[in-house]
Amino acid sequence: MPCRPDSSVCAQPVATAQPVPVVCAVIEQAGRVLIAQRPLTKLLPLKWEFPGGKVEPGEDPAAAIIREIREELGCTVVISRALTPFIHDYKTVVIQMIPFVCTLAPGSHPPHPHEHVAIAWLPPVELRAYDLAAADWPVVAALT
Ligand SMILES: Nc1nc2c([nH]c(=O)n2[C@@H]2O[C@H](COP(=O)(O)OP(=O)(O)OP(=O)(O)O)[C@@H](O)[C@H]2O)c(=O)[nH]1
Repeated sequence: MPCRPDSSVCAQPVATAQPVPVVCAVIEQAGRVLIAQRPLTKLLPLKWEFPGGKVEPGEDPAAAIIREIREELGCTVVISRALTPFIHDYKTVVIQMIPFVCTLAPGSHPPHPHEHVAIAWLPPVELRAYDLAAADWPVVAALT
């Protein structure tokens, strides 16, 4: 029902955008974790992040992280555990971060950045020195 022009209160439901589900992988190896630097041409240019990406419609998040890591780094990961998902509001977009702690699968190719500018393997305490995407700090907090 449309609002009356003289009504100060509109009872119409306000359409709120659903958060965009985004999976990311904390890949662990020998006490270090992998982060990757985003390309200049995408959102959050040159920010460091845990590799991953958007979950496709109908896709299981666990399948999504394995697909994204294969696409972005050319390697295969095995999920060790899921961290608690959370919402981050960038104002221009609201995302649901769905983090997984992973290891490289036995026999996997080593990770190689196909889309990122660079990758780095760091002890978790050193993550704080990097210019990470804002949504990644709760993930760092869950690790350290
Ligand atoms: N992959 C990933 N995305 C993150 C992280 N932190 C964070 O804020 N994001 C945001 O989540 C969204 C994921 O987008 P993306 O560009 O990586 O996704 P995608 O690989 O599916 O890209 P595409 O849409 O270009 O195909 C972006 O808005 C990105 O800035 C993170 O740690 N990993």
